[in-house]
Amino acid sequence: MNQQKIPATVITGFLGAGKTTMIRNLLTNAGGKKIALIINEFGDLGVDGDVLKGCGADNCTEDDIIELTNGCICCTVADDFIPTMTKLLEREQRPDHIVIETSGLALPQPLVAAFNWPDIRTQVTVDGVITVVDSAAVAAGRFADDHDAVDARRAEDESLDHESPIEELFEDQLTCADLIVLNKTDLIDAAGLIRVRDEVASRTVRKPVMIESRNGEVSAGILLGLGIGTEDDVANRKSHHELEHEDGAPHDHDEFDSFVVELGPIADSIGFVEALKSIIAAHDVLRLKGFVDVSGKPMRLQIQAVGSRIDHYFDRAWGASEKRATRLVVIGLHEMDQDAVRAAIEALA
Ligand SMILES: Nc1nc2c(ncn2[C@@H]2O[C@H](COP(=O)(O)OP(=O)(O)OP(=O)(O)O)[C@@H](O)[C@H]2O)c(=O)[nH]1
Repeated sequence: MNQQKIPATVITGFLGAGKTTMIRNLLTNAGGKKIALIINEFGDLGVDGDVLKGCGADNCTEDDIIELTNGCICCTVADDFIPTMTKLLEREQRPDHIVIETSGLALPQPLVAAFNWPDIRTQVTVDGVITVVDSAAVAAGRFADDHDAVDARRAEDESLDHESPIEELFEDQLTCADLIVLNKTDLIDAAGLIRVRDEVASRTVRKPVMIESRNGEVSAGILLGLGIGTEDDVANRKSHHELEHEDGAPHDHDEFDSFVVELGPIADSIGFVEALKSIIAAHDVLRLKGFVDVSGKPMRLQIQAVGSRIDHYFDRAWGASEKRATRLVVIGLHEMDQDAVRAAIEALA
């Protein structure tokens, strides 16, 4: 095949760090580059795909946005990612650049390693791995776990071979980065930002470049065209899991759970959002997002909660043939009391 390899950028980062927001921005300032987007989300509600399809960029049409919904991309590489890439590469009109948004819970390492599969390696190269960081969450200590508590849990249950799953995942995503974007800098002050930089630097032995952003506003010229060829270096970026299980024991996401709550129309949207805030705090929900059918309003209300912070805005009108509904995806640690969270949300309708 006499074609240049297509560059592919992998965008990773913990739940709610701002990956979709950054990609939305990227699509609008990527110049004439035709971009194909592969999106993977944890939870059965395609919120990210919906948000990105709604941005109407000519260089990335709805057809160019592919959602992988069969679980976290790092665990479904062979069944999901490789066939998707193969199909994409068979298209008559090949993209200039491929952007892959991993789920917030994915380990980027297995995905990068997949670029060494024979059929893929000859046609595509990893331009770079970009890890988006929620600076406010780092500043609030979200990823710095109470090691005594973790040790106590491990003492009770010897089968626990992990440190805190959130902390570990955060480090794995940093370890794989070629570029780290410290996002949400609007939510912290200058001194906080210095501490965040120090903490992020201390979590990875490699020293990738760090840049700062608000609302994922980083120019396409910085994000695309890193030219790293990360697949050649994946052996130097092993995740905790790979280091602990050199024998290839399968990785899973048992520590996290997600479920969808469906409700009818909501009369008092402000009261609803306030009540969600209390439920999130009471049950330590990590991420909640979706759309609300507000009674009497022609527009759809989008909800985006990351930890205790909740954003909500009317994002677009409901379509004429679209079924109006309130649908929210909730993500938390496995020990989150799903039944209680579901019941509390359902009681709000
Ligand atoms: N204040 C502030 N909010 C931001 C910033 N970037 C993103 N957000 C908000 O953070 C929330 C989550 O952003 P997303 O872009 O959906 O995050 P994500 O990483 O794609 O989330 P998952 O795919 O669920 O892991 C949304 O409400 C965004 O509007 C920022 O720089 N500052």
